[in-house]
Amino acid sequence: MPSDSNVQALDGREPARLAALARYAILDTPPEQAFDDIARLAMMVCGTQAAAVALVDRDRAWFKAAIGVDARELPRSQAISERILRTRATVVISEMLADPRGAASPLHIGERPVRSFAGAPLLTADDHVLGAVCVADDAPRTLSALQREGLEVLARQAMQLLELRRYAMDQRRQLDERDATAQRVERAHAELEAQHARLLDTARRDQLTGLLNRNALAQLLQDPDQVQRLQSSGYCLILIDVDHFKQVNDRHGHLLGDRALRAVADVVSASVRETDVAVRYGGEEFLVALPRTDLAHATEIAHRIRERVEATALPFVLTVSIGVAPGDPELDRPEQVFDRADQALYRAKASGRNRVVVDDTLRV
Ligand SMILES: Nc1nc2c(ncn2[C@@H]2O[C@H](COP(=O)(O)OP(=O)(O)OP(=O)(O)O)[C@@H](O)[C@H]2O)c(=O)[nH]1
Repeated sequence: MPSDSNVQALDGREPARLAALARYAILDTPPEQAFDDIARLAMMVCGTQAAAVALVDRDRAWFKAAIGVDARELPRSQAISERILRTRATVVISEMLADPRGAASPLHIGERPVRSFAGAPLLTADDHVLGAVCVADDAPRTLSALQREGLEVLARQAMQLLELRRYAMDQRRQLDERDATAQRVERAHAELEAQHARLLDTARRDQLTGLLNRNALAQLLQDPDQVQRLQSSGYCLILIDVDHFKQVNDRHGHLLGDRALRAVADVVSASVRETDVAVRYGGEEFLVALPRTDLAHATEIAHRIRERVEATALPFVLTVSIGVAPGDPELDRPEQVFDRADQALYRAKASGRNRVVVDDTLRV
């Protein structure tokens, strides 16, 4: 059963008042100097022994600041500030013993019960009473007009403090939300970039072998920086063509043919450096560009590729023919180097396959 005073407080506006109080998020927060100062000033202004800044919750009056009294909260049924909620005005009780409701207050100042009380309402802009700035004494006393006005000024100041505190909290929350949103946007952006990079990479890669495809090579050759990087300090091109691959397909089937192509691509990848560019150039044809590499070294790599392909564990022997050509950015255009590597490859095919032929064209 709600108490008598609660019944009176539980009027139509009570849910809205409690909602207003909740918006300040003040209940059960630790003491704060600014509210302690208000209580101390109230005590000084009114010349009393005790003071409090009280907020009236659903079932209790809770003290944000309390000086000189022995409790941090009271059941709402026993709180004098309850009366301020109903009157919405300053309440002064000069002698509690002469006041039936006040006499029930369990508050003590030291050993002695509270005998006099005054409280000014904490009034919100939308006219809700959240609680009161109160003073109390263990002797009967009344307030002068000036003291009463001082208490009311302090109640307005306490309300300002509550507003400022709420504003600061709102600002903090908005900042936190903004930070969280910025982080979400950043994460989404990074994910999009990663997706974009994955898509680009997929578009640049040959599906079967994972090597760069011919489109990627064409793009690369349109990028002056990349061309510059590939050509700098001399480079070599290696062209690799699988021998009698039509027969492989015809005899062993297309699936095994695919497996053979993947095996060649794996050998090529494993034989070159990260900085080299390995491309599946045609169906069973591969191109490797080796920047900063002399012909002797490129030829060595070509032989290694040829040997490793031949040694690959497949149900048949797989071989490749290879043409190697050096490029000098001062003397050759890239197409010329390619042509010479192609000629060398042609000679490797024509002279029996499964071999490396090095371009020996004299350049002037
Ligand atoms: N399994 C498979 N076969 C392919 C693929 N791309 C091209 N080929 C086959 O590769 C074969 C190439 O045959 P050719 O160009 O006649 O050359 P070759 O049989 O290797 O003969 P030489 O190059 O003269 O030694 C064709 O049968 C194509 O169908 C592929 O992705 N998978």
